[in-house]
Amino acid sequence: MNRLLRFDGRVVVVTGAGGGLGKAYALLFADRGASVVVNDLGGTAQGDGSSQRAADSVVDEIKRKGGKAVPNYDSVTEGEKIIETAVQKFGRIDILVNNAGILRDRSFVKMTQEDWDVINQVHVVGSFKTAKAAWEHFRKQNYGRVINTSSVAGLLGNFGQSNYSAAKSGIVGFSNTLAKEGARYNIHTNTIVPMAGSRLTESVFPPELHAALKPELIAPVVAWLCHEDCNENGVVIEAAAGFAAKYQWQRAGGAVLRSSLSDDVTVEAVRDKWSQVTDLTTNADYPTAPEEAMGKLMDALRLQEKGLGSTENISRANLSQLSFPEIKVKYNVNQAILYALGLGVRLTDAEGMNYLYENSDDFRVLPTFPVVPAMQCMYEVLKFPSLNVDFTQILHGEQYVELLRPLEPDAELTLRTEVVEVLDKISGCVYVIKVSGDDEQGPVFVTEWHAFEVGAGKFGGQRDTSKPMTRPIPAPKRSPDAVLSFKTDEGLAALYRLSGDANPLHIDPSFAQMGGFSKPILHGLCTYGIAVRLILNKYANADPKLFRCVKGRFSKPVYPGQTLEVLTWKENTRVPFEVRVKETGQTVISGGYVDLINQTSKL
Ligand SMILES: CCCCCCC[C@@H](O)CC(=O)SCCNC(=O)CCNC(=O)[C@H](O)C(C)(C)COP(=O)(O)OP(=O)(O)OC[C@H]1O[C@@H](n2cnc3c(N)ncnc32)[C@H](O)[C@@H]1OP(=O)(O)O
Repeated sequence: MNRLLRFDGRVVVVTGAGGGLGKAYALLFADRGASVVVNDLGGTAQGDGSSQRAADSVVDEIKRKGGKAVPNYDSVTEGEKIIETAVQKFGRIDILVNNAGILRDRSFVKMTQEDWDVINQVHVVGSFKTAKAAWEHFRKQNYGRVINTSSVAGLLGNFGQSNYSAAKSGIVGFSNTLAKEGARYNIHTNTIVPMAGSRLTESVFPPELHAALKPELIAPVVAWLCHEDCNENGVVIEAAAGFAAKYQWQRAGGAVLRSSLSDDVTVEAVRDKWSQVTDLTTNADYPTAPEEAMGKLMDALRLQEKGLGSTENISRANLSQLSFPEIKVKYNVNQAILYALGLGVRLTDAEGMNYLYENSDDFRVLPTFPVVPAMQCMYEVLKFPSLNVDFTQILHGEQYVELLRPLEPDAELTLRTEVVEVLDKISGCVYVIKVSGDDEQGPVFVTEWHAFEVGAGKFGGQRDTSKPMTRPIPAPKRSPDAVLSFKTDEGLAALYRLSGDANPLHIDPSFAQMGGFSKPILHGLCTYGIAVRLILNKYANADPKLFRCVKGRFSKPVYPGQTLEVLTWKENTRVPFEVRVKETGQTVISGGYVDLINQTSKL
């Protein structure tokens, strides 16, 4: 972790390296062992004149410190000559930092064609020329790093900079395409959005701010993006004043503007849907490639084909026709530990340290943990506006969790949500929702959720399932092989709700009363996770690697403080189970089973 990131053997071209940002980049790369081509035409900030002094003095400074550098004085519009210098003097080119730039700021009313053209030449054509000349070298050696330079003016616009904004915005699109074309040759292209106190900004910023925006605070961000350990490709990173952050495109959930393919889109429909078109808070997504962007359009077409174009037409009866966007979510050991605490794991338990201390010899994530990140997908569905779900009446009905691989202690997950069907049970409706998750290595879990909305039946839907899905199984007729006991504590729901389900039903007495309960009830998933944990302890040496899947139906609520008794039967690799409350004798999870892999029987 503390290994110094070096560039020994790498050859770097930095354009516009005679001062400001480019100079800071060149000095840092040289200091970390790279051979550097210090390019600078030596012109003014407006792009007039030329001089060798700027590049020479940076080369001298690098050499004085024992580094390797050569100057180059060509304009970036002749980028091939700059790359040629690297190849001639150092024999190769690994990293290209397109930094050179000039300004011709004028309000648009005063902007001339020449102001426009010269800015385009230096920024856009210049970046193209150098990248084009370096590209064949990168492809042949299957390695290359390109940094192109944009600006907040390019991303957001800025008064007096229409020429510069257009060029800097063009550079973002250019970079993103190079990133896609270069990926299979291990050529990574990223965009830096710096804000530095350089000669370009001297006239724009007040002197104190100018001094605080030191280029040296940005250079390490560029160096990291160019290092072989950095896997980023196609990102836009803003860096300034000791701060760095990624920018990305966000697209609103949007609106379908007509009900069916045979309808026209009217101006009035656009007006009426405008708040949805521009609402970035509901179902927004972050496409990074045209294929991803197309997904939502195809969904919209599908809805129009079925005459469901208007989201007001979405009801329980046709909810399964709707596509929900993928969600990306990260988790880490903290969430895994908090989840274990919420399931009553304590340090005094035999396996406690393994679930509660990330540095223990055998840190483990409980196998039912996927319900924590996946819970938000459930709320995305149930919150769908035209459903008007009454959350005081939502109860967890059934749950299935299948692990395809043991869970990592931390990961970034891509979650996919599918409404399988909504069943009409007359006394209520059951939303059957599948959420699958992939981590960086591929598919990792599949879950199936049944949410019971009391009082929302009789909508004309079908009562029984038409799709193959997981079902509870009847418990064996014989007496249980083992009964595993666990006393929940009064505060357990308050702790469990920190694991992705803050439903007030589990903490707020008045909300619980609206749902028809005398006091807040325990999360179904808490009872469920405890049962699986006890079964794993009993039949699988507390080893999550031996877990395959679990299913169970919540048949009665549990109140925090009650004692759970998990009735288990051992049938080869399957452990059928039921959970009952000791104090009342009521079954609270029925039809349950845990499937194990190569379980070690303790019977
Ligand atoms: C996905 C979840 C994410 C959403 C976010 C919120 C999550 C959490 O915050 C909420 C919770 O954790 S709630 C706590 C855990 N759950 C519970 O306590 C529910 C306990 N179950 C009940 O009360 C009843 O079974 C009850 C009320 C569910 C049903 O009882 P009745 O209305 O009396 O139904 P009944 O007459 O027995 O059966 C009618 C039909 O419904 C089916 N059914 C029954 N229980 C079901 C259940 N639990 N899940 C799915 N389907 C169920 C029956 O099979 C029957 O169908 P059919 O008529 O076709 O035979």
